[in-house]
Amino acid sequence: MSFHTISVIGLGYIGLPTAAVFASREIKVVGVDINAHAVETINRGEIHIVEPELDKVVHEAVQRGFLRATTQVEAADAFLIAVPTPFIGDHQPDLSYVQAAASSIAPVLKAGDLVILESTSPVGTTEQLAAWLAAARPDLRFPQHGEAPDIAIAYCPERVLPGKVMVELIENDRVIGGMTPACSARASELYRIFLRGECVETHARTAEMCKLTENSFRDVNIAFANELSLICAEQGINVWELIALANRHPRVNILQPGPGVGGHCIAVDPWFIVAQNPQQARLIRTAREVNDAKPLWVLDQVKQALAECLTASGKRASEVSIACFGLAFKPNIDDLRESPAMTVAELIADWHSGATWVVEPHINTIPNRLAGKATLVTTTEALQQADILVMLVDHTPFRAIDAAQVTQAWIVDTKGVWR
Ligand SMILES: NC(=O)C1=CN([C@@H]2O[C@H](COP(=O)(O)OP(=O)(O)OC[C@H]3O[C@@H](n4cnc5c(N)ncnc54)[C@H](O)[C@@H]3O)[C@@H](O)[C@H]2O)C=CC1
Ligand SMILES: CC(=O)N[C@@H]1[C@@H](OP(=O)(O)OP(=O)(O)OC[C@H]2O[C@@H](n3ccc(=O)[nH]c3=O)[C@H](O)[C@@H]2O)O[C@H](C(=O)O)[C@@H](O)[C@@H]1O
Repeated sequence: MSFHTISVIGLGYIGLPTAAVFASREIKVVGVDINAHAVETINRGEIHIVEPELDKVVHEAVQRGFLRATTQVEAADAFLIAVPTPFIGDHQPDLSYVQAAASSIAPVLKAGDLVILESTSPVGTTEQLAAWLAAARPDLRFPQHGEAPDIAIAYCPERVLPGKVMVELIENDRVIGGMTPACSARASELYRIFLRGECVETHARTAEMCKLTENSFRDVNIAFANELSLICAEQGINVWELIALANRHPRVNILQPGPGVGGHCIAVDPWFIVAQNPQQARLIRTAREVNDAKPLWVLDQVKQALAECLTASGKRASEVSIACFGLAFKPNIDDLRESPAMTVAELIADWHSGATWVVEPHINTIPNRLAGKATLVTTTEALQQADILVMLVDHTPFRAIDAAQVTQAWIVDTKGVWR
């Protein structure tokens, strides 16, 4: 049975591109979000998030009448849930957004509908979703009730890279985790409307674990690189040269150290595995601890640089200016959410008695967390006037800075730009 109308629940960095791509295939898409501003923006054919190429796809889809946003759930043939799944307290998963989304779609479900959870979730969440829906709609049969359910349910995680979403959404292989093989087949039928990558079918629990595995793999490998950076600092070895040399081995691919790990995925998702498997997930937990400790190590490096600067210059600490290059959570984006660079800049500003400056090409005003503590300056001002430079995010414009302009004697470089 084909899909005449699709409803995407949650119109953020994942839901909106997904809704737009389905609509671009001339499927009627109703996007649902509790954020009225987002809904109004989208219905004007505009976007409220930053993602290359997304604005024109949304604009055309709205203008042609295939994409409409609303705050109220409506009946559809398929529902894709792309709401947040943060952690709370001691890194425990918060499924309240998923539960709220389930409660909102339950009343409009009808036999033959497909429900897909896309949000990154702990293993077992899809079964929990099915239980919530079944409790709300005892008149319908769900996959957990055995053969011939009225409702098909699957877990189909997203693995797009911000900044490349409009390409990867279509080109990446997609893990399709049905609660039953028939559910997987139904979900694959939906994604094949736009997917050029392969639909790889498995069980929902395996699909949930796969998403967490992908991001935990990356976090562990970043932690290895960060640990190397601490060791090399002690040993007086250039970690960037070391990694480049080691990576010449045909089977070695060490990632890059940084000031920590940011974003609301790599720094979050591994904790879902740790929370469910506290005894076994020792390496995954330790990697999170190594990465989360990096900002404090960077602050110590800055403290050492200031001590050397005071000894050599005779200045008082209050006379020394420290310039932080970069605040975003990774290069060439404007997203400051969960950014270790922001954490480092705030640690410096809270500790240093002199001026703390920040250079961030993707923003025009100082973020609230730094308001009154740090000053937004240009690259030129920082290079010409700062005593100490702290490289935190290797935005392309920073890598393009002429080495001759970098004359400071005290540099803390967490990205190997001025190695
Ligand atoms: N951002 C990314 O690059 C990726 C995110 N993911 C996962 O996708 C999920 C969504 O992430 P993002 O899109 O980045 O989050 P987001 O925060 O950008 O968007 C979520 C949207 O859901 C809305 N929302 C919350 N509760 C709702 C409800 N009950 N009904 C309707 N709308 C509701 C919010 O207002 C927000 O607009 C998360 O689980 C995340 O881990 C997975 C891969 C990549
Ligand atoms: C396995 C994988 O590559 N997952 C991707 C990841 O995307 P994300 O936007 O979080 O970017 P990222 O490049 O992993 O960076 C995360 C953090 O790690 C840091 N980072 C990254 C690579 C590296 O060598 N060193 C390093 O320090 C970045 O600076 C950033 O602070 O997480 C996304 C997600 O799940 O949201 C996922 O869809 C993406 O495919």
